Amino acid sequence: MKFYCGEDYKAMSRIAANIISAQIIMKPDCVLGLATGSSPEGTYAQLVEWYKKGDLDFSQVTSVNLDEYRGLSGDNDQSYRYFMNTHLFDHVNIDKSRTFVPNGLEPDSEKACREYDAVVEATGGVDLQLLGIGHNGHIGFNEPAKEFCKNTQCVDLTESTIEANKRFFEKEEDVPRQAYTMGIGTIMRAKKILLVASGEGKADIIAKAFTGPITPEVPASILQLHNDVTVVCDKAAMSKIKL
Ligand SMILES: N[C@@H]1[C@@H](O)[C@H](O)[C@@H](COP(=O)(O)O)O[C@@H]1O
Repeated sequence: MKFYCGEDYKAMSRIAANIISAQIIMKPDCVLGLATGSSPEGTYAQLVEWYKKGDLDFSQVTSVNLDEYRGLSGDNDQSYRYFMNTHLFDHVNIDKSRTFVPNGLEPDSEKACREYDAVVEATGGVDLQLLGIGHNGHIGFNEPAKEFCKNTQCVDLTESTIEANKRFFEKEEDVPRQAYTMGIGTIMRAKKILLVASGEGKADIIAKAFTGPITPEVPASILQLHNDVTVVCDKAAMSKIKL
């Protein structure tokens, strides 16, 4: 596992964007696993900036996103499809028909999950998976549980996740209570994993996930078993880790 520490959020975002750029340059038709949340926002902004300067080409890239709220359509401004369009896809030359996000509008959760597994499988596998991390160690929307879930699943969001994500919604009642998320098994099958975290609020969970015991109660801890993980933090998020 490699750790990189940027001075601040901007520096952390530049490091992460450099790693993604290197992936695209070395394999122009790569499959990127993408994430939402405030952690990767700066990374996407940096990628867009470099694309606009002519330094990056997304024309052959395929993307699969980690998760989507159940019940939200892609044009709902809180959906993860909307987030990806507005933060990245609308600003670069990616072919949108090759950008995939779970179908939040599919009411049959079993169908939504199996269809998304098939989508990920059809890409041939994720080359580089970008991840954020929740305060409780969730990755995607894989919340703390009794066991690691292999494939795409429909999850009930925990109170702490609802609490953390309510800042994006007008009222707490508007936060969806369920989401479709790629499973831990799928995340672990990515060839490379890049996890980004910033701010003091993430310091405890970064230390716990990467130096604590591997347990489904801290879903990100399983990343300790992956052979190509890069963790990019700012100073504050890295402050409690003793390597
Ligand atoms: N489903 C997403 C995760 O993929 C993300 O990692 C997490 C942390 O978000 P943030 O980066 O905003 O702290 O939030 C959400 O729950």
